Amino acid sequence: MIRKSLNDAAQRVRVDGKRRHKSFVDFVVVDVKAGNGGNGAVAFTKTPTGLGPPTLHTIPKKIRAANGAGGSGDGRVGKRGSDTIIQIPRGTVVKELWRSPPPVYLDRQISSDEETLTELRRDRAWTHYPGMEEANATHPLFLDADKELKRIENLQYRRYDPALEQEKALELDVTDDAHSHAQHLIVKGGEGGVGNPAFVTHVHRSPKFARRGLHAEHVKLSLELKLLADVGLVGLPNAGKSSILSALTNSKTKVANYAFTTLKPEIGVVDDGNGEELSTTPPFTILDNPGLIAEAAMNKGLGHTFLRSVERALVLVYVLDLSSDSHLHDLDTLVHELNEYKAGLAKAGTVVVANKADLLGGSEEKNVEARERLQNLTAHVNSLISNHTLHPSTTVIPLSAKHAANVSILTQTLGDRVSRSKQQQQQHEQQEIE
Ligand SMILES: Nc1nc2c(ncn2[C@@H]2O[C@H](COP(=O)(O)OP(=O)(O)OP(=O)(O)O)[C@@H](O)[C@H]2O)c(=O)[nH]1
Ligand SMILES: [Mg+2]
Repeated sequence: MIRKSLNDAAQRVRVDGKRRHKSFVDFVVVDVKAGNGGNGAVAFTKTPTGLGPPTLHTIPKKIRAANGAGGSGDGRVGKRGSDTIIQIPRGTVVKELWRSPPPVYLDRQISSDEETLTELRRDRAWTHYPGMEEANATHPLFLDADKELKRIENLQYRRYDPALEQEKALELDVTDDAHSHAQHLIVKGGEGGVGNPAFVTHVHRSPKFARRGLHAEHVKLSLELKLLADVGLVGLPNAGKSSILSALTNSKTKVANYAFTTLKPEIGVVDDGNGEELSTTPPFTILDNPGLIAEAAMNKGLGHTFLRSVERALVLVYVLDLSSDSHLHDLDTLVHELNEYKAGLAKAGTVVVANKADLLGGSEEKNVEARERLQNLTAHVNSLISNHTLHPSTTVIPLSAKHAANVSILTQTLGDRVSRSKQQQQQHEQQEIE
């Protein structure tokens, strides 16, 4: 009996583990098609916040807007296709991988002869009353309507053809809370067909032709979820980033772990008062990253994978190993890599942590060396500030993550920076609304 319940529990843990693993998806490719001939469009909107950790696992791989319905006699217009709206989580970046060519583009791949193109277009787009096709082909009313269609298709061609004024590939970054209700049109529905009554004029009371619905857009998109944390730690491997995360989030604080098979980023919540009144700074999230190495911006090692998340942090922290002889050079490497990845990104770092300071203690001689190193580091940081590489508010904080020394100063500083940054963001958004 006991064994059975233990087995059941073990089974539950395994199933839960799988489920949890499955429910976190940070990259998907989706196929999106608008409705044919009746305007059904597809739009993306942001998932309301507060619905648990973001994941893309609920996004369908195939998204289809409803097709419109055909019109009928007595001048009745066909039913409009309904729009499809998909919610995607905050932090999602949408990129277009492929877009379907408009039919006119495919026609021109077959032939460049105007007569053939006209024939292809007319076969594709027009329906004629039985036996009227030949007569229509010379009828001024039909010729005018066909000319207008040709004009529309030429525009579609220009927008699609890379050699001409091709439309920019779709790219969407759903980060902003301010635009939480905004909808982003992904694919437009094909314009509905046009029945013959639409072509009636005073002279021609009964046109003998109708236009079919126009081509609906079809795209393949990648959806990628970037991790969003208030603070991002950057440093060379072994500098002590994970130790800092655990020192900041361990004893007095809650830690939220999200384990992934590919990236294994860790997000912790720093909450120095456990959410109670003692707390001097509001809680904030901190992201531990893999080590950054020279040429990471060239996508070496884990290169871009985590720099994408680093890009999102409100405050960046440079973590240096002060006991290493190369710590000044290490800072230059980090700054260089961040700027290589995205110009100006290094300026988002406003705190330089001189970690492992404990290794430079214990004797008077070592204390002197520690002070010297700190002075030199501060001077180096100041020179990077004066040549506009680092933010003017950048400060150096000596720390021992291992022995939890100076941790409260770091927590306080980061809390202040995050609050300030959030305030600035709010002001900015307020200004945008006004
Ligand atoms: N003496 C001392 N050792 C430290 C300190 N912080 C970290 N270490 C040690 O340095 C080593 C690397 O620490 P981690 O926190 O794993 O470093 P990391 O930057 O996360 O390393 P990667 O994940 O490889 O990039 C470990 O052995 C830590 O115990 C410190 O303040 N003092
Ligand atoms: Mg680590």
